[in-house]
Amino acid sequence: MFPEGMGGLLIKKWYAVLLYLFCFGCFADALTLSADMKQTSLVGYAEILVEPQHEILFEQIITSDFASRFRPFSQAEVNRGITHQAVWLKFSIHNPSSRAIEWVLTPETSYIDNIDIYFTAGSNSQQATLNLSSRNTRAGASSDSWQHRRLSDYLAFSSRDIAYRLLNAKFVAQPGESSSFYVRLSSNTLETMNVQLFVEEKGAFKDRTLTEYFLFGIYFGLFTALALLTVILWSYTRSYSYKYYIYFLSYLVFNIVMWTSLNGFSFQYFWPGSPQIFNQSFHILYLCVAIFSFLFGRQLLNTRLLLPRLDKLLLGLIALYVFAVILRLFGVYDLVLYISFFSLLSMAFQPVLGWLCYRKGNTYVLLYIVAWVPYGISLILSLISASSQWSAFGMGLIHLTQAAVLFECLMLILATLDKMRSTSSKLQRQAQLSKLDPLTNLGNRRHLSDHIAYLADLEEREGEYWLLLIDIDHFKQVNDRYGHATGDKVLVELAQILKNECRSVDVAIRWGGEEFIVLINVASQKMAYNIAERIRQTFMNSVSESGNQTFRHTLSIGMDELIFESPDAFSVGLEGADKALYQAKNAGRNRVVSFADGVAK
Ligand SMILES: Nc1nc2c(ncn2[C@@H]2O[C@H](COP(=O)(O)OP(=O)(O)OP(=O)(O)O)[C@@H](O)[C@H]2O)c(=O)[nH]1
Repeated sequence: MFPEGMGGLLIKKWYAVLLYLFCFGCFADALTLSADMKQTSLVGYAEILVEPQHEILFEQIITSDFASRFRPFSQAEVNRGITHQAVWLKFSIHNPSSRAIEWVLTPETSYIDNIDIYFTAGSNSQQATLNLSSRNTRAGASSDSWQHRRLSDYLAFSSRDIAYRLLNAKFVAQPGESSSFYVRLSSNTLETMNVQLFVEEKGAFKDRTLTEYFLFGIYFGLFTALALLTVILWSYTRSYSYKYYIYFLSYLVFNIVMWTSLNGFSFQYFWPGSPQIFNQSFHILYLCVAIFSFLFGRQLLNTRLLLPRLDKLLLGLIALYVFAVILRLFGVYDLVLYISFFSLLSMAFQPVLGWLCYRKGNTYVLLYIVAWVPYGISLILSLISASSQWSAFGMGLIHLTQAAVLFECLMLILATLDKMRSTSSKLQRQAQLSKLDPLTNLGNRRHLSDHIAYLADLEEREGEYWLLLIDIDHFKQVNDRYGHATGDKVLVELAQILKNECRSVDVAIRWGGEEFIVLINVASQKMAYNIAERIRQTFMNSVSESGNQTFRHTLSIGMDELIFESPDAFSVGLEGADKALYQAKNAGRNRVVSFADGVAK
């Protein structure tokens, strides 16, 4: 019946037409508007055509040649990875109600640079039934029946129909009206592409965005609070290390600016008249976040000492990212895009860095690891998703990453505090050791002078302060007879007696050689004398050993009161006690003499 081959060709054509009708029938139903229509994706309602080379004109797209090249717009088509392609979406909108409905078209993300909307006026009206706000409206882009609007990140923020962070177009659909739309989404440069578009009744849009702005307000408020907390910490621990704060504060600030840019707020609030800054700053911000995360990480983890080789690698990465920032400032685009994505990816390996330092004995880095794990994981997922077509790339992953970075910054502050605590307790320990006598474990002269300074500074003091200067009698003989080691043992035994006799408010130190000082706070001279007597008697009654031999020993004490109201309280008191001690030795040793008794005088 047909010439050879002709039948097959016709059948193929019929299949193509049937397939087209099937797809159009399934996916190209008009999106029906309603008076309370919530945010509705165009997935399932639109058809998609991908334009790899930016070569198709609108005049061509509406011809029948291109009609068959559209395919159903499914969720899998939403995420297009990093690409330079443009995408056409074709759909129709119907208002079956008897009232005009105001509705809004918005994309899901701020990554799309330009949205060109071509649309027909309503088919059931003689008037221009599809009313647009006057801005950016250019009627008759290709023919009289189509109108064209351009939404673009390269236009000032004020060009938007609604002062909303993402591109948006507002329409009014008259009662019973049906309108056809061709929407072209494109970016001026190589970029992550997400072609999710939403249609929403204007009232529902307002309600939703009110809640959205409120939540973002809390989010950025918390972020700012963390930055303020860091400044407060800095002012309290100024002497610690300014680098921590500079790096961490810079990391926080760049994070805040980066996320406000990604969410579209920076354009709305910071530089609404400068689309160029908005569009060019993204990758620089990614790079700066990575640079300061590594500078801070090196500082906190002390990689320079613990992992010198890895530290050099980190320095290399930081240098690469700085270089990429410079390249961008000189206009290099594509290479910097990939380096900036890599810089974010490299941050996800911070927990590994923390772990390696932990294994080197850096125990306070545990909080650092906890900080980075959720952020690192969500960052990897978001990056894979944003740079490939692997996932449907909704905002879910981005919001997860945003939540994780807030948690991360809070944890990093705690990690810094933890390091400070650990370092200061080490310093405290060292300071304590420097005030100890290594043989007897009593305090030394430095400890006593600190305590004297503390007492002198007190506004009010209760009771009396007495200084007991204690000297072992004939100690040289102990050394000579039993050896130096035994002499040391006797010194330790006396130190133990002094510790036992002193209360926590008193201070016992080794003044030097076989001389000790005890500073006691008592109600009267009598009490001080009794304590001194007790020390003398306990020492006299204690027995020391040297090999098989045992021996006894005695000590003498000179005491004087410290009058803190007068200048040089300590040196005057020490002199008095020294004179009293001299008196005690001269009087035959093994006794307590008080300078205040006038004996010494
Ligand atoms: N074992 C030991 N002996 C010490 C230490 N420091 C000082 N000495 C000794 O203490 C002795 C002090 O002797 P002297 O100052 O002559 O006084 P003394 O023998 O105790 O006689 P009087 O104080 O007059 O009763 C010296 O022999 C020092 O070598 C020490 O840390 N360990």
